[in-house]
Amino acid sequence: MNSPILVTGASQRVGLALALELAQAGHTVVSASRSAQPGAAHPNIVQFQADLCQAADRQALIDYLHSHYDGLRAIIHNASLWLDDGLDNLETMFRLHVEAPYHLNLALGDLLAREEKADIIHICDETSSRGSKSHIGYAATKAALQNMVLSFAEKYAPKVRVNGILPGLLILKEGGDETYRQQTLKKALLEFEPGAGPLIETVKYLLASQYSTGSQVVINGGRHLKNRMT
Ligand SMILES: NC(=O)C1=CN([C@@H]2O[C@H](COP(=O)(O)OP(=O)(O)OC[C@H]3O[C@@H](n4cnc5c(N)ncnc54)[C@H](OP(=O)(O)O)[C@@H]3O)[C@@H](O)[C@H]2O)C=CC1
Ligand SMILES: Nc1nc2c(c(=O)[nH]1)N=C([C@H](O)[C@@H](O)CO)CN2
Repeated sequence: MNSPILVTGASQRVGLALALELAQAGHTVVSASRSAQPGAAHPNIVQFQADLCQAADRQALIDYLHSHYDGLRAIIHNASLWLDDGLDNLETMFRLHVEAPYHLNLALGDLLAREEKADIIHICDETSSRGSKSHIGYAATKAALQNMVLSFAEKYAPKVRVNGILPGLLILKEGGDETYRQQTLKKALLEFEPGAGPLIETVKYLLASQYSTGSQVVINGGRHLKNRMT
């Protein structure tokens, strides 16, 4: 049974690269994002347009998966918005980073449980364990996403494994200035912009792993060791 992998937020950048990599490896991928995904044109990728901040759109995705598939190999919660602080932005990020994964995990648990092995992967952020003075709401909602790894890992064991990936820098925003770029690169011991690769490698590891659940995999270039007050 070639049960699909649901990847949320696969219309661009990291999510798109991940969806294409999984599709090229032979997986069926259901890719859910708000916008059309011209870059995700692949015979193994089914594009589903949904605003995951909206419960009705999430329910339509849930209904689609139940009516078209007998199982679900994995859910990768990648959809995200890196928004500045403010009450409206906090609510939006809560809906996307917390409410959507919570709703989808609960509603799709039955499809996951039909698999010999299934996985849920939450794409968090290394700031979720250390905070961020410039993105308080983003870090807080990603921390909630990280916390849910623990709860769902316990709830769905042993057939469904639930793990978190905590990236540092992956891909800088397009159009940033060189000063910001250099400042950002110097925050880690490994001073380069890695791209989607580290996240894709980690997803592949977790999908193949037989003994990982409730784990948090940090991929941050050693940022936590830079400029320590030693
Ligand atoms: N880039 C980096 O350096 C880092 C990234 N991360 C995390 O890695 C993941 C990928 O990062 P990156 O590729 O940069 O993310 P982007 O911000 O570039 O893309 C996020 C994706 O989420 C989708 N999305 C946004 N809002 C919604 C919504 N309401 N409903 C459905 N989909 C939505 C977007 O598609 P659309 O707009 O079409 O809906 C897009 O495909 C994210 O979870 C991010 O937080 C963590 C640390 C560093
Ligand atoms: N959804 C997103 N989350 C994050 C992004 C992004 O572009 N979209 N970017 C970052 C930064 O690269 C940060 O890691 C370094 O400045 C963090 N999260």
